Amino acid sequence: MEQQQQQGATAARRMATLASHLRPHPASHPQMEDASLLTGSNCRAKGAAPGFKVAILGAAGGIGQPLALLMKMNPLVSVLHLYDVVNTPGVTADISHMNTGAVVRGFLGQPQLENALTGMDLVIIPAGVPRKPGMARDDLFNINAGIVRTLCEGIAKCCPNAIVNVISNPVNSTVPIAAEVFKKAGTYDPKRLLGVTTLDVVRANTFVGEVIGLDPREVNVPVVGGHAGITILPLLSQVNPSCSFTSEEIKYLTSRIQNGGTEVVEAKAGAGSATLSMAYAAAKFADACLRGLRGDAGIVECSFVASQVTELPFFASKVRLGRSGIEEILPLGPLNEFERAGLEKAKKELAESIQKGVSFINK
Ligand SMILES: NC(=O)C1=CN([C@@H]2O[C@H](COP(=O)(O)OP(=O)(O)OC[C@H]3O[C@@H](n4cnc5c(N)ncnc54)[C@H](O)[C@@H]3O)[C@@H](O)[C@H]2O)C=CC1
Ligand SMILES: O=C([O-])CC(=O)C(=O)O
Repeated sequence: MEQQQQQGATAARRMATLASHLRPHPASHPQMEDASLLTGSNCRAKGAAPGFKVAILGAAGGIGQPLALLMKMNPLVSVLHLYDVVNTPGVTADISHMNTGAVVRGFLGQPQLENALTGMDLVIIPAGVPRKPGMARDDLFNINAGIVRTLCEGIAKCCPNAIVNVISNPVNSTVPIAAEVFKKAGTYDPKRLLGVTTLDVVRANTFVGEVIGLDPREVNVPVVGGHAGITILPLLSQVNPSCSFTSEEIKYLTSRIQNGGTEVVEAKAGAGSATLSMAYAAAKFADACLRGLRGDAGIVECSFVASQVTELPFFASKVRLGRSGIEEILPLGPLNEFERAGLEKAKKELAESIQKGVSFINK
């Protein structure tokens, strides 16, 4: 009888201890930064397994949330930091319950930015406002330029050697902004700054696959230039596997690829722009960057980067990724007359967008 009472009391004590460890952290709780419940003193977890440390800035947003989910599923990621100015406690608690390897930690608001960034190998930036119908990506400049500047100042201070993937629009200006911030801080390495244009390639592969009747996973379309309207230049003459198109098909495909973002903005009718396909594209690109860091050979992706492929200081083209980020920028290859004309138009608009970004930091 006495033994039974003692066992009961011990069980009750264990339950109380367990409950205290499992109590959810309130949003303002300082432990939110340490959101993994498995780090309490009674836990046996020894910390993160080997792998890369990745931060997502803007992690509670339309892109940020599904991107966080996909990065939590990536076996190359050992630590995943989720930073936003709102809602990270909920997103972090939710994602952290997935039984995949990465340890997830949440960070809320500017005072926690430095802790979010310290020690990161890769920082992905989808922070900022999205388009509504009738807007161009450049209309986002006034708000997003300042957001990207602040976040990049944090990167320069806390993880200057990290690879940086910029998603926030207008990419044609936000990548030059990031470069200027890093230059001012003395940390700029053009090999580690990459504008994410993967969604243009993802769309191009899908639409071309539909037209030629191939599984889109077997199609690879290089998309060069930039990430807005006519600066998005699909090279349909260089599609792999090699194929030919009628002039109607070329016009249809070029226009659909260039306006893919607007197609989604209009379909969402005021509720934002592409988020799910973008998260897929960003996760695919981040995975390529991580495989490069790991030392895998032959990883080639299109990206908007500092470049000498044209006379412009930045340009999207195929880049080979490796241990130091960008290891090689591949040449454009032979363009047909239609593509050469498109390139000239794209360069004019791109030059203005790049200059706008540079001037924003050096005004
Ligand atoms: N590169 C590309 O191919 C694409 C780029 N985008 C761009 O990505 C950006 C984000 O889009 P969505 O996720 O749909 O927008 P969203 O509004 O759903 O999410 C943005 C998130 O950023 C956060 N945020 C705002 N200021 C911040 C700051 N200072 N620090 C950290 N986080 C901050 C917001 O709180 C929000 O959670 C937009 O600029 C959009 O145009 C969108 C699709 C494709
Ligand atoms: O169109 C937008 O505003 C978002 C974006 O960059 C895209 O979907 O390509």
